Amino acid sequence: MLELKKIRKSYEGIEVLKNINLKIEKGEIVSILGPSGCGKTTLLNLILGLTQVSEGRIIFDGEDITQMPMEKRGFNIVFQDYALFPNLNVYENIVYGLKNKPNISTTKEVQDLINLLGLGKHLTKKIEELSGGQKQRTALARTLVMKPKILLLDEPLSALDGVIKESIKQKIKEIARDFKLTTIIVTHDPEEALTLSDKVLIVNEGQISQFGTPEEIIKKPANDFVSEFILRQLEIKRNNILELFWDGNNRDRKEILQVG
Ligand SMILES: Nc1ncnc2c1ncn2[C@@H]1O[C@H](COP(=O)(O)OP(=O)(O)OP(=O)(O)O)[C@@H](O)[C@H]1O
Repeated sequence: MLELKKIRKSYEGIEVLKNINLKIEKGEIVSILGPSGCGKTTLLNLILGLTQVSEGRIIFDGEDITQMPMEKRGFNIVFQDYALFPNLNVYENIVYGLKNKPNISTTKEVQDLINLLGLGKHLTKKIEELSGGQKQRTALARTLVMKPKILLLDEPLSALDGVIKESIKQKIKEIARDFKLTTIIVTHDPEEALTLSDKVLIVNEGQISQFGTPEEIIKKPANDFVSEFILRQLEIKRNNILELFWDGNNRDRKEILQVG
């Protein structure tokens, strides 16, 4: 279990996270959702260990890891831009981290992940030859071979669309379930958060507005901010879908309806 206790973070005297208390169970998929600048990335970086808290404690499986450096925490992140090595092919990217820690995954485990993520046909390709979805799956494989204790994903679907987005969503769910891997995802898209996660953490101006299951958030929004943020964003999305629908572009229409 990951526990955040009374976490505060300030930059140059300005408090960007204010008294964050949170418990995330092993194997849960949790989305951190909120408007731009509310503190999502800061929270992710604090968990990862890339940034230090100003106050409060972070406890993982009973151990206080607040002061523990990032490399010792054993959490791992897939960045929004995937951060793949352009000079290495897909397979070399996937096994890159194993150079220094060769015993973490066996050859069979690497192969199983490649199969799970459907990358078998692409192993000798250069990164520039891959589609967005293939890059995302390569970045996921590269992270998962290191057997992270927690998987952190920064806007994992924002560069993808339609059917590809849906298939990556399914893969993330499958991985979290099969490996019982706690997965924390930053997103600004309510639809993504509500359809992908077991629980959604809604942050507004550095504070938790609500932490609950998608059903709780839709049926019992804790305050006006939650209901307005969720409804407004879903409404914008719905209007976009309707616009595309009326565009008469059948391909777009089909993809969107499948996703919906
Ligand atoms: N290194 C830093 N130094 C100073 N201020 C920072 C730093 N990093 C973040 N901030 C400030 O902290 C606040 C929260 O930023 P953060 O990146 O966590 O928000 P976010 O919710 O992830 O935003 P977005 O969705 O736009 O990425 C913002 O006001 C930002 O300007």
